[in-house]
Amino acid sequence: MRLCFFAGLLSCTQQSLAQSQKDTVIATDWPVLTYCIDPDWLPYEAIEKGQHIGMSSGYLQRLKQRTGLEFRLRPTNSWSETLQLLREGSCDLTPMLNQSENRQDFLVFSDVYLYAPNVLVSSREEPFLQGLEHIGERRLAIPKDYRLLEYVQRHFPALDVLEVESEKDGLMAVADGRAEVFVGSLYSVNAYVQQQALLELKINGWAWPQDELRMAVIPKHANLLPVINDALLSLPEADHLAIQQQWNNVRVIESYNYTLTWRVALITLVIILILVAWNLMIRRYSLKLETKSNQLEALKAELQDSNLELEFLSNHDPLTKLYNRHFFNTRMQPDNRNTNENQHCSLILIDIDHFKEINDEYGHSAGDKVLQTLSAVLKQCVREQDIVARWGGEEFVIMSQQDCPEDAQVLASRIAERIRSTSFSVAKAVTCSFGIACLKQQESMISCFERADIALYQAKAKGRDCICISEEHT
Ligand SMILES: Nc1nc2c(ncn2[C@@H]2O[C@H](COP(=O)(O)OP(=O)(O)OP(=O)(O)O)[C@@H](O)[C@H]2O)c(=O)[nH]1
Repeated sequence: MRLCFFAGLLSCTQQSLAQSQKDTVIATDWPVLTYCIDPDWLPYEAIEKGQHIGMSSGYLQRLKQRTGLEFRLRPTNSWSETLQLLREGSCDLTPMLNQSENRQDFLVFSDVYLYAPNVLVSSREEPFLQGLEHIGERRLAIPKDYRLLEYVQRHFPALDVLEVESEKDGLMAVADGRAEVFVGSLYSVNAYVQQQALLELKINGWAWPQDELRMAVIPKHANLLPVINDALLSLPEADHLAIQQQWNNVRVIESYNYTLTWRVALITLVIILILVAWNLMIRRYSLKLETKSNQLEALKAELQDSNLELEFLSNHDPLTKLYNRHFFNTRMQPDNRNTNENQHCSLILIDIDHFKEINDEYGHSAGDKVLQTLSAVLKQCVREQDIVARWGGEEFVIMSQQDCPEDAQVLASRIAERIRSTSFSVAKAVTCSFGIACLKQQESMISCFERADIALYQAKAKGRDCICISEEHT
């Protein structure tokens, strides 16, 4: 959004003010003139820290240089007070004002030396108005004792007018809603709007009449007017420009409405915050999921280990780590055996001799150690494809695929020999009895096992520490 104040140069020279370049006679016997000004009407004139500032100060300075006239400021607090002093004759001159019928009663005026446009000012929401005649019902703020007030009262008596103390007060009235429109000089309006940052206001249109500024003296000094006119009219263009440039700071104000930016920034920020929160939430859930998944993986691994352990325990004897009876029974089932396994299959039953005495003499744990050592011996003696199992107590069984009964007998003899040469944890000699049976064609494993058992029984009967082979083999 832009609030623009456009202005060209002050139109002080709209008329040929400077036709006369003749030198003004400087006299030294002029009286010192007391002058009053509008104390708050920049850039035209104002009082700051007791000093006269603004364009009229520049013109008075040049007037002094060109005429020798001496001026002394009499400070006032308002334009009304200034007019009152002039009316009373307590003040001799005012350097910048419009001529009006009322003022002609107590002042005499110089020629116009400065022209300036007047403008209407309203809030930004008001539509553009093409002059005072289009103000309609709107309340119009005008400074007290301004010529514009006289003009409006005469030409637009129906208008709803709010008299204000100064132009600044008039602008504030529009800003705070006491009035809808203000009329005043473009340059001072611009100065106040910039000074007060009244960016919600806009120049709404031109207002006729424009300011035609003159110097005025009280009637008793009317004789000075020719001198003043000569000096002002002969003022070079460069002097006018210098004064205007010094005080008339008309420029384009660009104001960006940051509301939209803030809203967009706020919405963006909210979206970013939501995304960040969403992201954090997702990350937190993914972390939780990851943790749960890791826990599940660990549980799964534990379960697999447990399953393996269970599987091992279900198939193995915990003391000797050999296959157990259950596993051996399963392997003896016909469904679990192929035809090759049935050829040349032999069963060797092994039973420790007088194991009860070992237990009795050396204790149960010593007996356990004997069982473990014997199991190791059996494992070392068989081939990889043979199956060694603990059948129960101190009894073991080997299922072996080799020529039977020759190779089975060789295996049993080798085991017996190895047992003899093994040192067990007990002082007593450990020996075993062996019963061998070779699987016959069409014979069931159970039947073969029973024959091996009978052979073992025979070995025990023969005095132990020997090998017996079931004779019922082909
Ligand atoms: N230490 C130990 N002893 C066991 C185990 N299982 C069975 N036994 C014992 O093994 C012994 C078997 O004794 P018997 O059946 O009389 O056989 P034996 O003393 O070996 O006599 P023969 O077989 O006739 O030579 C019993 O005393 C059982 O308590 C075991 O796991 N550990």
